[in-house]
Amino acid sequence: MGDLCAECNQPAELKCSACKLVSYCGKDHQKSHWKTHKTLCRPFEVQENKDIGKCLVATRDLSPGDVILTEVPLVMGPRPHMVEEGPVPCPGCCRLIIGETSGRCEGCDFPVCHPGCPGLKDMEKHGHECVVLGLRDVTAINGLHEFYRQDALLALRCLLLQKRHPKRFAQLLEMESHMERRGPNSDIYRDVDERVADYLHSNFFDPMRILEGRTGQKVLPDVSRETIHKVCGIIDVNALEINQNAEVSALYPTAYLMEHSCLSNTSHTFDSESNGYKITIRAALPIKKGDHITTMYTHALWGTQARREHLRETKYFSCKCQRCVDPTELGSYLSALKCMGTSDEPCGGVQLPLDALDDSTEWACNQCEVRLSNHEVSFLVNQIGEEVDNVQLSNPTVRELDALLTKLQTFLHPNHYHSYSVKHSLIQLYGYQQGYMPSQITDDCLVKKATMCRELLEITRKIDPGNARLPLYTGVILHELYLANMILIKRKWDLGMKTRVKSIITLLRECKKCLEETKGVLKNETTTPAGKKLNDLVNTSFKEFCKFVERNKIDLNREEIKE
Ligand SMILES: C[S@@+](CC[C@H](N)C(=O)[O-])C[C@H]1O[C@@H](n2cnc3c(N)ncnc32)[C@H](O)[C@@H]1O
Repeated sequence: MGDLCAECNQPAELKCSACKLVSYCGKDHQKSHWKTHKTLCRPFEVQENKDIGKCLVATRDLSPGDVILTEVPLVMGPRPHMVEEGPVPCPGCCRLIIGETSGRCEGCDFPVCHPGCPGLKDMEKHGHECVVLGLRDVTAINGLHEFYRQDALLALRCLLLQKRHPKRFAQLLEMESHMERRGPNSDIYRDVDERVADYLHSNFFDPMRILEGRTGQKVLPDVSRETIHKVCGIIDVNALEINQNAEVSALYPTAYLMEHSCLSNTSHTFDSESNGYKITIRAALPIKKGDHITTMYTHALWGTQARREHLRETKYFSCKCQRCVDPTELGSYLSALKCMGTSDEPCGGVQLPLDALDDSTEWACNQCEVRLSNHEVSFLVNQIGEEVDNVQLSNPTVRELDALLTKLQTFLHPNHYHSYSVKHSLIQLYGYQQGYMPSQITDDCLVKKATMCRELLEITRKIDPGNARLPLYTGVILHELYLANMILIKRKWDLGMKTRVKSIITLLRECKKCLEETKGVLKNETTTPAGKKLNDLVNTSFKEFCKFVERNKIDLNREEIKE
């Protein structure tokens, strides 16, 4: 007998996509049964561990793509990073606006995208805070950025939970804040004190207390400095960033429990259509029962020392994951240097850290006796990093980036993360920049571009095998490889070389594989503007590819054409 619907006992075809344990006859019954099912559905449990605190552990085997968790945030708001100039987020929708010239909120005078922005009246967004922000009855003409500090709004929204959603506030206060590392003598304490606590108190909470005295009614019970510092710690340690056309940070009731790994086994997407930035977490790699469910708090394309330093400074722990412990970073060589040897000639070896978890480790060559101090390596890598950043920010030409790459390759392993970043930019200039347009670019440059794409793919697959963190990077590389191959193929075809060039079929097969793989890699990237754009490009390319193959009656399954 087939499965029966959990709601009506009739034959059922549909299964709960998260736990796959319950069946339904249709969407309606799945929806009505959710109240009963939701407490049983989740494929994980919360455990506690002395090294990492609370964490999520799988209670059954999960396959890539399986949904682990879907939930809406406890609170969301503009990302709390201070800006001294330039665009600021609208408190209604968090989209970036030019505060100096934008409209103003009718309730509190904060710069907004439009006075009719729906988020301004939404009590889960600006609606509630507007009442407090409106207590200041002066407006600013100059010094806009100090006067309207959007970076303090998320903390204010957290504090406001105590009035409208006391349970959520209690849940929030359960989160790790690492106050032991953010004490009164720390830089972060001074920063939060000035940027958030002083600002909120002098501008809004002081008038609020006067109002409370007059009316005898408490607007907000606890706005102590201690609580403000704790809330800011909680935001810094636990908030997730949402990049959907806007600068949003949000705190989730369960998702925050995912621990960090530089080889994370989940990916997450945000559904901006739902009112409140629903998050969906999926398995990106096979996860076995008992495995920890992990995400990545830092940048996948940074080397081990940079990632570990970032995690220590912002999340207050030293990462000891599989990738951090391995001097080759899972065989990617993302931090490796070329050994310059003892004489003038490089010895052909590779410099790697002797102990990747020791921040002052010596580096040693795998071929000769040369050793480098960690200081020497950091100095070199930082200097190169500055140069790469400067060139990347200057809207470089292909020639400039090519020259930079040649220079980098004197000192760095070809897979080094600085070279990766330059190559990733280059593949997006070959074929697009004047002098390198599809009609102008030489065959040699196309072959070079395709080779770079293959090198980048090999590295990306090692550090992000489940496309958990770099789907857009990978999607771009695969699509650019397709484009480079396709120009080469069409040129050869037009020259009438179709019966002689054996590589054409091989290249066409690679094109097809690239497009199919890109579709898979981007399947969850439909909510971000960049993801949507790339998905559209790939769909167009797929149509063009199929047309080319059909028009020329090419059988991709036949034996390679022999030269
Ligand atoms: C977002 S919270 C995760 C939940 C947290 N473990 C708790 O008990 O509330 C981030 C904090 O968890 C801990 N943590 C997360 N991943 C870790 C890891 N790989 N190693 C050590 N500590 C980790 C650190 O204290 C970090 O600041």
